[in-house]
Amino acid sequence: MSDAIAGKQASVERVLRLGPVVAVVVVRELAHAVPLARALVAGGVKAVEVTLRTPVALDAIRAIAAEVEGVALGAGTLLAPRDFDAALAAGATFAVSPGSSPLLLDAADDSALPYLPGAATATEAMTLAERGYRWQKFFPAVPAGGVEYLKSLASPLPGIGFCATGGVSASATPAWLALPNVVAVGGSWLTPHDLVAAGNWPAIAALAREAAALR
Ligand SMILES: O=C[C@H](O)COP(=O)(O)O
Ligand SMILES: CC(=O)C(=O)O
Repeated sequence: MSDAIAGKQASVERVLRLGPVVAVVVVRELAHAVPLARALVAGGVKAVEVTLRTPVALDAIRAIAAEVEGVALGAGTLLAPRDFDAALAAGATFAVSPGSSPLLLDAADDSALPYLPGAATATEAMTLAERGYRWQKFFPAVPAGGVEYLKSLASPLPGIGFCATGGVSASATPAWLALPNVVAVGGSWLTPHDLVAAGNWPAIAALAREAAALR
């Protein structure tokens, strides 16, 4: 593994150890970005991944990076090599994607952004490990096989730690966190669309508080 990847992976590990849950966020209106991130941080969730799934996502990252203290701000849903430069320029401090591809991994090698790539099978996880990725996102966690599936990878692939994401809920989080190869989970349940649309930041802070206390 190159020293550069090892250093970036150490940064990924630090992000995943900030708390039990990474908030995965879809920002549809730019005006929601800052109060949403502030509500998550106020509730104790310090790792926030803004997915590049909406036209305002990069501006949302820019606004949060400029205005919100105490947040580890990631860009999610990176699908193309150019997304690394765009996410870094906007102020993201880590990058996430649902899977990976040779082109994305080459772009990650060339980028300063720490990268959390997705894997859903033993082969994908092993292929990423060959390129230096000890920290990976298990996605989509529940449809891909759930807790039992990931548990069965722990013994044969002891060097890989996962952030389980995709279909994970607050009530299921303790079972994921109990696995030896899970360091955190990710989820969008902290930011339901109706609460965001209504600007109900206290309710989102309460969901974040509940998530931050999960063990
Ligand atoms: O990171 C990806 C997902 O969109 C989060 O999954 P979820 O909405 O099932 O929590
Ligand atoms: C699903 C996922 O990993 C992402 O949107 O980044």
